[in-house]
Amino acid sequence: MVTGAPATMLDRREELTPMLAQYVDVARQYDDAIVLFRVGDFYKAFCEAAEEVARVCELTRIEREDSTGTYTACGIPVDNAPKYLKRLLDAEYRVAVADQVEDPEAASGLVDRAVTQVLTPGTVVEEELLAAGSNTYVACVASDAGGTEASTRTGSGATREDDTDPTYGVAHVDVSTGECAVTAGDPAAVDEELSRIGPAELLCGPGVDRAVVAGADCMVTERDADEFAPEAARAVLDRYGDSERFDAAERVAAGALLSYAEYTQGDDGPLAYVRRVRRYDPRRSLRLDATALRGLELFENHVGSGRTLFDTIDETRSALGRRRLRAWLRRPLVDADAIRARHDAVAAFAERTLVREDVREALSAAYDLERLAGRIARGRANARDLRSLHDTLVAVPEIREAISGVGALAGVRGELDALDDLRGLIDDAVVEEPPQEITEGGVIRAGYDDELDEIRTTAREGREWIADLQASERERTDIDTLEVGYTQVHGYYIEVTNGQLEKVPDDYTRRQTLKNSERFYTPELKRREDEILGAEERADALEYELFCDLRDRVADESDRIGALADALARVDALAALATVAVDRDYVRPELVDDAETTEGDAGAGDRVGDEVGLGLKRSRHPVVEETANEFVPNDAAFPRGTVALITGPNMSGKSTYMRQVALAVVLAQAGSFVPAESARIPVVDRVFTRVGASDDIAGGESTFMREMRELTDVLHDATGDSLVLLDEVGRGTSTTDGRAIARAAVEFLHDETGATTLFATHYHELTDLASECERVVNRHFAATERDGEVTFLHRIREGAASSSYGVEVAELAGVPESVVARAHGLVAADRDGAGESPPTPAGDDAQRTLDEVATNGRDPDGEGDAELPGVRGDAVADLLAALRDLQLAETTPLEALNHLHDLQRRAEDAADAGERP
Ligand SMILES: Nc1ncnc2c1ncn2[C@@H]1O[C@H](COP(=O)(O)OP(=O)(O)OP(=O)(O)O)[C@@H](O)[C@H]1O
Repeated sequence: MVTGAPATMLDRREELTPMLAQYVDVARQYDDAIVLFRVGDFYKAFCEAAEEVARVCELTRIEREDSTGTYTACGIPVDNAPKYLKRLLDAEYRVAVADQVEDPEAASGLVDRAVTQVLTPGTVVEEELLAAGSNTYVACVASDAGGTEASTRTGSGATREDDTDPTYGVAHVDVSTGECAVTAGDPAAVDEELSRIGPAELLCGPGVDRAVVAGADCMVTERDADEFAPEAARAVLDRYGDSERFDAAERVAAGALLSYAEYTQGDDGPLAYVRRVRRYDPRRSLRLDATALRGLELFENHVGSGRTLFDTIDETRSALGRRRLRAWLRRPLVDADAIRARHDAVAAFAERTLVREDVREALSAAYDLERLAGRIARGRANARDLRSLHDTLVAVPEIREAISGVGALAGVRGELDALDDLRGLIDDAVVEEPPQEITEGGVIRAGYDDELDEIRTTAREGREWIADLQASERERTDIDTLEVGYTQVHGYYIEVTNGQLEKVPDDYTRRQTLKNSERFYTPELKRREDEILGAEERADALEYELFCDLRDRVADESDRIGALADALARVDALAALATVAVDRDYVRPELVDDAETTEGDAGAGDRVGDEVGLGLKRSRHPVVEETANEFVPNDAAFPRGTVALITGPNMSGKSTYMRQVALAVVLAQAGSFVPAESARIPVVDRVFTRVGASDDIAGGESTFMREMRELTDVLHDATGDSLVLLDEVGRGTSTTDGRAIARAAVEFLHDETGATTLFATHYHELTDLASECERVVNRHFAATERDGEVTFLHRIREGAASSSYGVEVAELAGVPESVVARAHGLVAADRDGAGESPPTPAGDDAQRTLDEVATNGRDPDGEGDAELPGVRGDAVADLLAALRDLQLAETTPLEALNHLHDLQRRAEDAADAGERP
C-alpha cells in the first residue's frame, strides 16, 4: 500500500527509532494520503510510499539502515517542494505534509511533528500549484439521505418537478479564494452543474448513485459516511452562517464539503476567509450543459486552431478579472436588466479609449487580491504578500479617478474602496522590499515600534563600537597588524600575528590558535558581543510578533478586501469586453424581453405576427474569423419559434453559421457585445446543441447512441425560450431511420416546444416541411461549380439547397479518381432514373445501390459493370457485403475507424490482385 502505515514498520512499531515510530503513527492516521515527513531540509517518504514518490517525482531512492531493519526512503527537497507536490497531485494522490511544529533547537528530544496540511487536487492553496486565471474547485454531491425535507423547496430554489427524482445537493468551494456556493437539483441538474463547475476533485456522499456523477472528469474522494450525517453537516455549516437557510440536501453537501476543506487545511477550525456560503438557482442563468459547453467550444477546443471563445475574448489584465470573465461566460445572465447594465458599462468603456487604457494599465499592477486575502486569513502570508496588497491598493485611486464622472460605471466605482487605512498601516509597518522569510528580521520599518527601535539602536551602537575597536586597539597595543573580525562559530575576535604576540596586553583572553596567528577577546568585547547578538535575536522575534499582529489586523478586514476584489474583477472583465468590442468591431446587441415587440426596421423576414426574434446583420463567428483568411459575414433573422432547416454542401459553412448564432446569444447574455453589424437578441433560457461529430471516441458509446441521448435532452427540456442547434441529427443510422427521426424531431420542436431551432441537414426531403409547418423556413449555403470544381461561398441564402456536392467534397479530400468517377456516374444514373426533384441525398443513393450491387453483382439500372476498375466483381461483392453488415448503431468511432482501415486494406489487396495478369 502506498498510503497508510507501511506494514513492515507497523509490525515492529515498538522497536522502531522514535522518529520512524512517529512517522508510522502519522501515516496510520492519514491513511488515504502519502505522508511527507519533514526531516531536516527534506520531506521524506518511506517504504512503498518512497518507491511511489521516487517513481512519480523521478527522484532517487535510498536504503536507510538502522538496528531494526533496512527501509527505502525518498526525500523531496523542502526548497523545491511545489514542483514535486504538483506531480503527486497530478498523479491524483492526496499528500499529507507533516511538518516540525516545534523549534528543533528548542526540542529536548524528538522534535514534535504534525500534519499541517493535506494537499489534494481540489484543495491546494499554494500559489505555485494553482492556475492564476482559473478557479480550482472541490465539489460535493450529496443526497438528502432519503429524508422528506428536500422534496419541496422554498425561497429562491428550484422546485422539484418530478417527485420520483431524488434531490441532490451540489456544493463547491475554491479553498484558495474562499468562494463557496451550493444548490440542489435532480440528477440531470447535478450533471449540468458539475460540468459548469469543472471541479478538480469531487466528494461523493453515501447513497449517491455513481451514474449521477459519471460526467465529472476528476478525482473522486471518499469520506466517512459520518461526515454526511445531517446533524454533523448542520453543525459545520452553522460555523459559516445560518444553516437553516438551506434545504436538507444542500446542507449535507455544503457541510460535508466544508468539513473536508477544514481537514485539508490542517483542521484548525472554520476557514475564516470563507465569508459566506452562497445559495444559488442555476435557472437564474442561461443554462449550458456539458454538451453545449463542448459543442460551442467555450472553454475547450477539440479540433482545428485550438482556440476557444474564452481565449478569443480574454483581454483581462489581472487574474481576478480573468476568473470573473470565465465565470460570466460559464453562467451568462437571463435577467434583461442585469444584462443591459453590463452592456451599459461595456459601452461606457468602449466609448472612452483613454479611460479604458488608464484602467487597464492600473489593473496590470493588481495582484490576485482574493488569493492574497485567503493567505492572509490563513496566516500564511509573508511580508511580500502584504506589500503586494499595498501595491494593489495604490492602483485603486487611479482607477477611481479614471472612471469618475462615467455614469454607467458609478455603481462599481462606489464599491472601489481603496482601503486607505490598511494601505497606510502596511506602508508604515513593512519595508518596501522585505525578505521572503518573516522570522529573520528586516521586515518592519524604523519608526513603527519604539521598543524595536530601541533594541535596534543597542545593536547598532554595539556594532559601531566594534567597528572602531580595530583602530583603538592598534593604538593602545601598538600592534599595527591587529585586526578585528567575526566568525559564525566563534563570534568576534581580535587577531594578532605570531610575530607580535609579545605585545598582547593582559586583558586579552585566547579564543583560537591558527597557523600564523592567535585570536583573542577582551571582557568588553565579549559583553558587547552578547549585547549585539541578544539585541538582534530579540529584534527578530519582536519583528515576527509585530508582523503577525499586523497580519491579523489585515485579516480582520477580509470582508472589505473581498468586496474590493469583487469590484476590481468586474472592472477588469468589463474593460476587457470593451477592448474586444472596439478592437474587433463588435456591436452592442439590442435585447428583447420575452413577448416584447419593437417597431421599426427589424430586418427582412424576421417577424411572424408581432413576435420579434433573433436578428443579426452581417454576423461573424468570433473564433473562426480570427483564423479564416476572409470570413464571410451572414445575416440571421429568426422570429421566436422558427425552425430553420439549413441545407448545403459539406464544408459550406453550416456548422460555423449555427455556432456563430448561438455564440452571439451567449456573448450577449454574458454582457459582451457581439461580432455583427447589428444584433437583436431575445433573452434565451437555455442553449441546446447537438452539433458536429465531436464524438466520444474514448467514451465507448456509439456515435448514434450518444446523438440520440443528446436529442432526448433537447426534446425533453427545451422551451419556447430556448435556442436549439441540431447538426445532421440522424446520420448515425440508416438513411430511412435517420430521416424519420429527423423529421419527427423537427415536427416536435415546431408543434410542441416552440424553441427557436437551427437544424442543419443533408436530408433534402425535410425541406418540404416548410410548406407544411408555419414556422419552418429553409435556408441554404450556396456553392458554385465550374468545370466540375466546387467553390464554397460561405453565404447563407433563402430556400433549400439544390445539391449536396458530397462527391465533389470527396474528390477534394483526395478519394481516388476512379472511385469519384464511379460515384458521379451512380449519382447521375440515379437522378435520371428517379427523375426526382429535389435530389435525394447521396447517402441514400449509395446505400441502395451498394446493397443491390452486393447481392446481384449488377447495379440497379442494369447498366455498367459492378466491378470497380482493376478489381474483380467477387471482391467487390465481398467488400460491399462486409460494408453492409456493419452495425453502425452499435459501433464506436474508434471501431468504425478500424473497420474502415480493414476495408481499405482489403480493397488495396483486391486491386493488387486485379492488376496481376
Ligand atoms: N462564413 C465563412 N467565411 C469563411 N470561411 C468559413 C465560413 N463558414 C465556414 N467557413 C470555413 O469553412 C469550413 C467548413 O465549415 P463548416 O464546418 O461550418 O461546414 P459544414 O457545412 O458544416 O460542413 P459539413 O456538412 O461537412 O459538416 C470551415 O473550415 C470554416 O473555417
